[in-house]
Amino acid sequence: MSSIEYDKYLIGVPATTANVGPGFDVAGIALTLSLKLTVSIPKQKPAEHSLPVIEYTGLDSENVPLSPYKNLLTRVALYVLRCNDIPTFPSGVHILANNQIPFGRGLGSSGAAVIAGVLLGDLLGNLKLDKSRLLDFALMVERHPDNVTAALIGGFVGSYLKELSPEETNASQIPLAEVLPEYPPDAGENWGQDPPKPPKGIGHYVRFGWAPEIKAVAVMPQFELATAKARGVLPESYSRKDMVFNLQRLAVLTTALSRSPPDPELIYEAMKDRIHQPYRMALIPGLPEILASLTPQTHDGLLGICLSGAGPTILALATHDFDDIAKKIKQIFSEHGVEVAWELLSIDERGAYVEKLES
Ligand SMILES: Nc1ncnc2c1ncn2[C@@H]1O[C@H](COP(=O)(O)OP(=O)(O)O)[C@@H](O)[C@H]1O
Ligand SMILES: N[C@@H](CCOP(=O)(O)O)C(=O)O
Repeated sequence: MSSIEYDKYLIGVPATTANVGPGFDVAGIALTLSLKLTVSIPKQKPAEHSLPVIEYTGLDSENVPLSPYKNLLTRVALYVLRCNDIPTFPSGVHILANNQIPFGRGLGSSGAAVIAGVLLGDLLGNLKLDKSRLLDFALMVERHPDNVTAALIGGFVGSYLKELSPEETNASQIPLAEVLPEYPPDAGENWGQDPPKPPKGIGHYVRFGWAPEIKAVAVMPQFELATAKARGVLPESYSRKDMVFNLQRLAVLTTALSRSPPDPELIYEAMKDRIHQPYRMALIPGLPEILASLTPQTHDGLLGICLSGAGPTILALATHDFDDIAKKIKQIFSEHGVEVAWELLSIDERGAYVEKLES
């Protein structure tokens, strides 16, 4: 990178905790861990075309593929570029990723990577897409809106997917392998078929309030659970009783978390769930005991407790005595032979951003 001059940008995307108990595929909270990309783009087009060079630092960086045709960030970016009639990456780009979000733990690492990839595509193509269109692209990859919307917008967010026309439904359900093919390295720019463009305005959201004294204790088991696997154990349909149970709680929770001082009795009950956690118990040793044994009565400061995203991380919302709460969860996990790390996190109000850096 010696004599070439570069424009440099920083892309930042927060981690997220999805569901928050009853809000399966609906609610998400952006948290203060992040994925950051420092992107260097040559000011002048280099004489010879070269693919982006990717480097990683931080968590879980050892096994990430560094080929831009295999790496999730750049595959998503290339999808955005190709949908906007730009057949390949600009030449001579350098991407340095610094990751604080552990992979496969239910803290939205893939959602953050997808949002970072969409913002990268937007930046490399100088597309200036608005938030709604950025979200459309992210939803073609991630498909459930809770993590990606909270990561893009920041804060505590509720989202739904628009009902689509039959043609749009077909377009949005195209297999992921066609949206994000693992491009053959020797394909040049002859990719064959055009990628499926996302229908417009798929995702809609609203930001809820958040009482500033509420913090998130994230207790992270030291094993990965792929979201796809944790979705695979869920049933296709639910009883009316269980749906009403969740809807009642979610309706209360969205406002209860915005009230100062927060009401532990109300929030604790409102964070219960019957549509995903019961089915995921078998994948996470200790989960039933953890959910049953920490309450606002046993632990002063605790507001509510649930699985973070698809797990295996446990999310405890609390106002104080964070150490005691984490210690108890750690103890139960350890009785089941599971090692953990834990962090005290705050809500990230900013959401994803792109900043120009001094060159
Ligand atoms: N920063 C990243 N760069 C490249 N790939 C990533 C990144 N973050 C996550 N991934 C991919 O996403 C996978 C985890 O996704 P997933 O199973 O949905 O778990 P999570 O709950 O962490 O989102 C990782 O194993 C990795 O393949
Ligand atoms: N609603 C999804 C959320 C998955 O979140 P992740 O952080 O585990 O990817 C689900 O529960 O499957």
